[in-house]
Amino acid sequence: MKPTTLHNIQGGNEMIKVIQKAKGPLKGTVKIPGDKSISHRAVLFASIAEGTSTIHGFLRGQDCLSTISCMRELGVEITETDDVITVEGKGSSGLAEPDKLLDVGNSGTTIRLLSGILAGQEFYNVLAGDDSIAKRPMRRVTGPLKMMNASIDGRDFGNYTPLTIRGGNLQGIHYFSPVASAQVKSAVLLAGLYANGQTTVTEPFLSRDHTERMLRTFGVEVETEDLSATIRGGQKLQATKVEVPGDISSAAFMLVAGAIVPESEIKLDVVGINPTRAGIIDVMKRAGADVTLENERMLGGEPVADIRIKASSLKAVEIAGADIPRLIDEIPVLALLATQAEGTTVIKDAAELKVKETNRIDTVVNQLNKLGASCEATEDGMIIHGPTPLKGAEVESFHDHRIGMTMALAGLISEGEVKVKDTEAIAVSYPDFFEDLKGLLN
Ligand SMILES: O=C(O)C1=C[C@@H](OP(=O)(O)O)[C@@H](O)[C@H](O)C1
Ligand SMILES: C=C(OP(=O)(O)O)C(=O)O
Repeated sequence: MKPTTLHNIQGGNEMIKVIQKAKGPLKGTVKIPGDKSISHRAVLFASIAEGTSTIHGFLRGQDCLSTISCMRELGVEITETDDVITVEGKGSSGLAEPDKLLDVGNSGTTIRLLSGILAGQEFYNVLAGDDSIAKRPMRRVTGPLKMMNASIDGRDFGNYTPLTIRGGNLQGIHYFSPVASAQVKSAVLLAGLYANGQTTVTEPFLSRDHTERMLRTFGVEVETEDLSATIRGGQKLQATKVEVPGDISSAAFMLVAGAIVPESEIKLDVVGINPTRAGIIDVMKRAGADVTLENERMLGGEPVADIRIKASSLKAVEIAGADIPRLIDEIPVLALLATQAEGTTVIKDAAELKVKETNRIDTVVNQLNKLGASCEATEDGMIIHGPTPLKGAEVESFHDHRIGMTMALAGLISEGEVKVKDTEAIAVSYPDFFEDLKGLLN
């Protein structure tokens, strides 16, 4: 029996996890769960394709399950087994007006990408989600979709949920997005499939390109050049088999755990290393982490590898500019890494962190400081002085999966127990996180 350093206590309605310092190195292999961004897209695109698609390695996280349930409300037949999701595509004009509000739960990707598809439908839709979604800005998507001719409303003139959408009769545009956001790019390109003429999105820095890659595997022509992607309206999607690689954003937690718990060595199997997502690997290497890629190959249009991480001494780095969209969701856990690095880590150009599930600049800085870290919030990022020893405390996740996992890992290197509140949220992107972590404890 392995000694347990993780246990639960129930506090009111919340699940509190208690994490104690790891008694030894983390060792072993983890099969990283499916990529969240790719899983969402697979269900959305298969739903509007002609024919039956299968999705293998789908992430059964809460967010992707929200996408499935919205598509079912729109009349799509989707069956689930442990190994495969089967989607009976409705073709480009086969979705049906839902009887109910479309509930996106906690998922920004669901509401923003689905809005792009619904902008192409003539029927009436209402979309809403949880308290976090209610605070996240939607104008970045509803603005360009309205320019294309969709009728959209919502609180603050279409900026906040509930959103109502009635589309159809769209006109192609060239949209210059002020933010590097794959959700914005994808929503506009998906609407572009239903528009007259062609639709181009140009962004300030390249965001993840899973939409462009996967649309091609469904038989759609998408042209890409530097920071622009173009799609011609009226193209049909043909059903296909989608293989979902492991999510580098989930692998990030195991990479950081392996780097900061002394003498650890972990192997992570079949992880997506798409260059628009793999910023964490470059940054960790710059910080002196011992990360190696093995068995690099392609899986369903996406590059993947097995990744090995060994603990090493770490130094501070600057993270800014074009790096930011390539690792935006990994910044909370990179901040934990930075507390253990020698010197001052500066993260800037990352104001987007303020409009995620929580304001991740504030939540990361405040919770890490409770554990004895030395972090300062800035307008567009944070400054972290390291290395600092961490100590036990009670910390909040604020129902943000990435904050919950970051705090749990902090417990592995803290003197004294770290109690993390509201850890249920972790099921949004990594339902087996604690089981996988336990498997590495010796
Ligand atoms: O397109 C996607 O699948 C995602 C894009 C990113 O959001 P933005 O588009 O808002 O940058 C990321 O933070 C999110 O977790 C998933
Ligand atoms: C920001 C995230 O997701 P979404 O925008 O889909 O809610 C995330 O997973 O960290």
